[in-house]
Amino acid sequence: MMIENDFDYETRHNHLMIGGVDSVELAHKYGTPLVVYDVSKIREQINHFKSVFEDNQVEYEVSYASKAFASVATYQVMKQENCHIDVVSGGEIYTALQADFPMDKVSFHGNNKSVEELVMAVKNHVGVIILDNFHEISLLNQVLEELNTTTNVMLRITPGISAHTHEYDQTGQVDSKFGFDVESKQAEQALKMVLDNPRMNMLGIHAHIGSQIFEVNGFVMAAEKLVDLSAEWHQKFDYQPQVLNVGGGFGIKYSEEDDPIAPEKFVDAIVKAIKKRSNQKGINLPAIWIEPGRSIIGPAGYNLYTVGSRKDVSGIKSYVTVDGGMGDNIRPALYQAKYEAVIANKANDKPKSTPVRIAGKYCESGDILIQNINLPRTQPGDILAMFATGAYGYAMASNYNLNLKPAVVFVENGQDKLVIKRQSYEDLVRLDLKY
Ligand SMILES: Cc1ncc(COP(=O)(O)O)c(C=O)c1O
Ligand SMILES: N[C@@H](CCCC[NH3+])C(=O)O
Repeated sequence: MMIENDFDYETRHNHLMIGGVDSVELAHKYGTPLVVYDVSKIREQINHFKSVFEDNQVEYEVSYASKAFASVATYQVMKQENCHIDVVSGGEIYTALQADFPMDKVSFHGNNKSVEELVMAVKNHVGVIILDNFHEISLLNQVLEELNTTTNVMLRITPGISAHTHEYDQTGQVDSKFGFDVESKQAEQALKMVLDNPRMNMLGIHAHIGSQIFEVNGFVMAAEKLVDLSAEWHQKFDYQPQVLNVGGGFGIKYSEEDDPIAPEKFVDAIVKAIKKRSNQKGINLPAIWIEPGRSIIGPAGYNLYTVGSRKDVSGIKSYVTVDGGMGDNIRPALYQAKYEAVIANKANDKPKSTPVRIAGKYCESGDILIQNINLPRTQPGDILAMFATGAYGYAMASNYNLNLKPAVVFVENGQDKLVIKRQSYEDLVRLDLKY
């Protein structure tokens, strides 16, 4: 049976189904808190993105921003889907290597890459290093000289666009820690340095205006700025970027307050804007790369928790506490992010009219996963399933209070597979040394 609410979900015997698997059975088999990914949703979204490019007949790459959720299994799926990936640390490069991910399909980002990370990237032949600042240009030059080799680079520019999203999720405004500013000609200066450097092959330009954005406008403006800059550089330096990388940031639905357009519609608008502007400016149509993280992985993820204690504060609120919280999903505490959930073992039961608050088990009053939600009457042992937790959830997990990081399971075509084990107490003290 398919339930129509803000999230469409399938149920069987009153249980929430994920990817053809009973979520309550998953919770009992692997324990909770548990992160479950419906892999078919990941593949589907990638294919939606690809179709838009193909319909518009442009050269493209879909580069998964793996910071949203990086694991060996995730990189394996990206390899199967023939995607590029964007990595931002030695740890993500290492993990991609463990997955045998093809390094030529890797973009290396970051606003303070270390020499060790640059060496690792260059030695492993990553496809492109996305330069973020002048210090990095000189570090990379040293690394390339020492290793006597060359690499592809792109310049990350700050287009001077403030996206409408949480302040912590804005990156494209002039006052941003990321990238070369266009306005003050930092970007132009960086371009000259790279063009003069025989060890750096300047592939293109990159801009990322922020994350969880709902309006198309900002993306279109940033895309047009990239084309304008390309045209300007073509005229001034006889150099035209082969690639325009427009970043990610396409917003997804977390709660009933969100009403985003389909992620691929952002891309369609961007591609059309780049085609039109390139034509107007009389420059060759570049290849267009996107770097979505959240929109690929977010809606595919579900967090399962077991309900424990309950506290009713007379006439004010009822707190229903689960066995996870800010350690496996910091987003509500960090960004006041809203989520929706169901009781997975009572998935078709009518919710009560009085809302409850879902609290986590961490020693912080701010550890509230959902402020207000109408659920059927809960009891200890019920399984709470939160929707759309796949991006920046496990990826930002911590061991606060020395709670264990959850296990992660992939489901597809009715099969489930453990892809990250639950941490053990031994794991917690593995790096500790006695004093
Ligand atoms: C450079 C860059 N590319 C891509 C992304 C992915 O963003 P999102 O997960 O919102 O698609 C980010 C994160 O904001 C980013 O910093
Ligand atoms: N972690 C943020 C997004 C940051 C995107 C990375 N630049 C979130 O959960 O919304």
